[in-house]
Amino acid sequence: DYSQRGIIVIGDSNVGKTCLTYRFCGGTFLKNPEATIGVDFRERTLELDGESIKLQIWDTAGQERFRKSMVEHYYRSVHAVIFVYDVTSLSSFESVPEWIEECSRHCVGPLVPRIMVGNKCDLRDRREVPTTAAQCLADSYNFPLFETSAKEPGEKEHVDAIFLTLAYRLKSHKQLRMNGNGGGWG
Ligand SMILES: Nc1nc2c(ncn2[C@@H]2O[C@H](COP(=O)(O)OP(=O)(O)OP(=O)(O)O)[C@@H](O)[C@H]2O)c(=O)[nH]1
Repeated sequence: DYSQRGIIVIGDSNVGKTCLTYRFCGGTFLKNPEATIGVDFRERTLELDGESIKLQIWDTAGQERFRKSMVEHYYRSVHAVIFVYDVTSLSSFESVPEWIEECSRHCVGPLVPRIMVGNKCDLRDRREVPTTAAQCLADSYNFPLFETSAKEPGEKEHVDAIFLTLAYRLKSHKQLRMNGNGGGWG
């Protein structure tokens, strides 16, 4: 069923996965998020060229003790992955390769679209991760990179655009598959 697509959102605790997905699905900035336990579900239906696609977003716990085996189940049926880090936390950026590794360990196929998102860009004077370093890492994996803020109201359209990009990618995937091809990024 191509009208429903599952997107898993992963990354260290506190990078803003809940706030980003809430911004996209709920339209506002969630003021006091609690640490996610296991997986939280959000969804939003988009119209792409007159066709609707329901994005089911799986916001996962960043804290190891809250992940347990719950997250593993979702890796099996995922259609796209969003790796989130916090631009004010170098350690969250340095964890990205580990999250990518975890994805591979759970057999997420190479053709599943993946993107990298640096969040909290509104905290300009606390930035620890330069765009150039992030772009370099993203390029090495051939993932698109986006930098944004779940908090800044002016970034709302940009957050939408990030998910929209992924939705279009999933749609083109569908067309490629129907034509009998694979279809990764590029
Ligand atoms: N300044 C700023 N703060 C943010 C932004 N996004 C999230 N936060 C704050 O960062 C903290 C963590 O946000 P969450 O969305 O709960 O982070 P998470 O990645 O879901 O954390 P886990 O559930 O533990 O994995 C909260 O205090 C948010 O208010 C942002 O874009 N800018």
